[in-house]
Amino acid sequence: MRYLTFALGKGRLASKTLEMFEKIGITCEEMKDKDTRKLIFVNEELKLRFFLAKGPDVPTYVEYGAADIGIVGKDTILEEGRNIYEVLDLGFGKCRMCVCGPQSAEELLKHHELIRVATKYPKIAKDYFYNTKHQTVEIIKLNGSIELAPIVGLSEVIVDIVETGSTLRENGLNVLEEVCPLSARMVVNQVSMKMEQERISKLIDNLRTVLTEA
Ligand SMILES: Nc1ncnc2c1ncn2[C@@H]1O[C@H](COP(=O)(O)OP(=O)(O)OP(=O)(O)O)[C@@H](O)[C@H]1O
Ligand SMILES: O=P(O)(O)OC[C@H]1O[C@H](OP(=O)(O)OP(=O)(O)O)[C@H](O)[C@@H]1O
Repeated sequence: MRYLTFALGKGRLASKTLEMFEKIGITCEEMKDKDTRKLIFVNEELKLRFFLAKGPDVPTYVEYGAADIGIVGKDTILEEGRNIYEVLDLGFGKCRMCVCGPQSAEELLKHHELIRVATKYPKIAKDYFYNTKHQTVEIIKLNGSIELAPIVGLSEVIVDIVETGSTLRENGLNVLEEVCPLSARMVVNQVSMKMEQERISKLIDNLRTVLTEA
């Protein structure tokens, strides 16, 4: 039997992902060691391999077949636009992609003004403003601390993830529009889905069962 390889996003989703796999009897003790610099972990018994990658790289590994399966946020799937199958909503890592800004920016949005939009997600922002809202905007790509942009006058609004809302609150910003709800998803390589159909379907079924129990 060949190894099935999983690409897991580092960061926020990692521990929940491991917890979920544990519930269906897939464990990888080595991976829980926070101090390790090791990148790839093997479960010999089940013929599984796991590696941790930067979130936005997960769909890339899966599209090219370097990983059969990936666990990643819906935001990353939308932004990367890779040829992969999204097979399961895992129900954790829930948050929302939103247009945010000071309350004063609400008018600018309403009147379709030519505003500047700062974001770590230029594709999602462009798709929302151009295809959903039919509003021409200038998109400015940033890499983090997006909430700074309207405060220092780089942009009128931002498109960013809102979870608890505390980052917005502490910076005097509001949700002005919701783009879409987000959560962690399981993605599968298109060839693997056919070649390893039996193992992958079983895995999806087992995950579905624990998700409905939760
Ligand atoms: N409050 C949140 N902020 C950001 N992402 C969140 C939040 N809550 C859940 N998520 C989900 O968790 C995924 C991973 O988030 P994480 O912060 O680890 O990655 P990132 O923001 O891309 O990484 P980095 O902070 O290293 O740039 C996101 O893609 C998103 O789907
Ligand atoms: O609604 P909240 O619970 O406050 O969470 C949302 C915040 O968390 C994320 O930032 P992150 O911590 O990843 O930092 P970054 O802005 O540097 O990417 C996101 O970009 C928001 O800023």
